Amino acid sequence: MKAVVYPFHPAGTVTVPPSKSMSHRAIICASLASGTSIIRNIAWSEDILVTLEGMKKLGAHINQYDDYAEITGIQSFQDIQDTNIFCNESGSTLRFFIPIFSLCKQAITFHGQGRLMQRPQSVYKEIFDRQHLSFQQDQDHIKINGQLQAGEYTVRGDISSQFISGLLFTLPLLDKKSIIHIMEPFESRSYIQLTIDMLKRFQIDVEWLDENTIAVEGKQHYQPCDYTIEGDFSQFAFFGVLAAINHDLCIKGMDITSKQGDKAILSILEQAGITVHTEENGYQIQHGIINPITIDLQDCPDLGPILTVLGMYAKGTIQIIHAGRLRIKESDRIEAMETELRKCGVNIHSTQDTITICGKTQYQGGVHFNGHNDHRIVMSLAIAASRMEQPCTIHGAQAIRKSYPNFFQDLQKIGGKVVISDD
Ligand SMILES: O=C(O)C1=C[C@@H](OP(=O)(O)O)[C@@H](O)[C@H](O)C1
Ligand SMILES: C=C(OP(=O)(O)O)C(=O)O
Repeated sequence: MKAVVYPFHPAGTVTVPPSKSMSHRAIICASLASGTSIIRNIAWSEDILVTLEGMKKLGAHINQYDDYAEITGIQSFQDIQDTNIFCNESGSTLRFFIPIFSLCKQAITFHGQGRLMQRPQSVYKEIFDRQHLSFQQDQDHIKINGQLQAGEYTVRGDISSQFISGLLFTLPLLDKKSIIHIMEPFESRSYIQLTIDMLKRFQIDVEWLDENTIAVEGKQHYQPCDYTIEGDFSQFAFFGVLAAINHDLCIKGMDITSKQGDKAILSILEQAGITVHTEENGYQIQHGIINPITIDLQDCPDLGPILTVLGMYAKGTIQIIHAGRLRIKESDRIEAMETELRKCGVNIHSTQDTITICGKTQYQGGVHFNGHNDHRIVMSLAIAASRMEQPCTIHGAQAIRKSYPNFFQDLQKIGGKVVISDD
């Protein structure tokens, strides 16, 4: 799919889709609960669909409706019929599933696409090796066999928080207490708290013993719940930056009390001098001059690509630090943004862990971008293109389906001039 984005001034109100991170978590918790849960306000992106299909294979009964799901959880971890679990390109799905499916005590094969199996899995490999369980990986698959045991887990905190979330879903179901020690540097901490908050809604309790240690009692039982997914602050950020660099926008569908780490976009915009008005279920963001700031991505990695777009229109230099994990997402997101933005003359440089962008107010545009098979790169480039003088073409724009299939339609609703075609 190719998207040609013409220069435009957005206006009006956009409603952001429900949080992908919270949807994965709610579907998984409901699938592990004894009884029927209703999970409302779900958007069926590719990542959410693979989590849903995986939970069906585990034995959950799921009725899928337009924007909600009725989920009756599994009775027990019996032998499953189909042991091939497809995760496509979803890191969350794969890393949340591996410990959960270990409870089936049978050989399970996880299939990945794109870059998924090249993204690091070493934390689980080490745990499985230590517990003398089988964990084999090749270019497109991971095969496990054997059940994780309760006990002490010491895990690195700087590769992906998704390993820790995966353990948190699973350890409460074991017969004894477990302790998770998270090594410093501990990044994406907010995502661990999202997992813990979701577990609590399903009556699973875990306890922080200190800033890096979590105690998980065994023999717990997930209870069903009726839960509505709140708006996604990672997706909000694309519209927040669009408003800041281009024209005022009202952005709705948000829980203003949200604990999502990517809610940091609001304070980042404010720090850069942008005016943010809080409204009942969203925000009004005003277009303005973007002042030079330093942005720390330690707790909000998914904001990285769109913040490079904020930087390219800044009045001065924007420095992004603790960005190293962007290199192990669906693409090397630092390299991808550097390559693409340089095509239109952006002054952008990186080290392994930092990005520096010297902004200016105008770019000629008229270039052909590559989407790097990464939804957040495609969406960021579309926002960057909105303010250029000539239309830009984004190749591989279908990558948006991973998290936000209606992104271009939503952009069109607020005045976006985008022409989509199949090649
Ligand atoms: O737990 C989650 O829902 C996520 C955690 C983050 O990953 P890392 O912890 O690997 O940084 C984030 O980048 C990803 O998009 C979603
Ligand atoms: C990195 C992302 O997701 P995941 O890790 O689940 O593939 C993302 O949505 O930006």
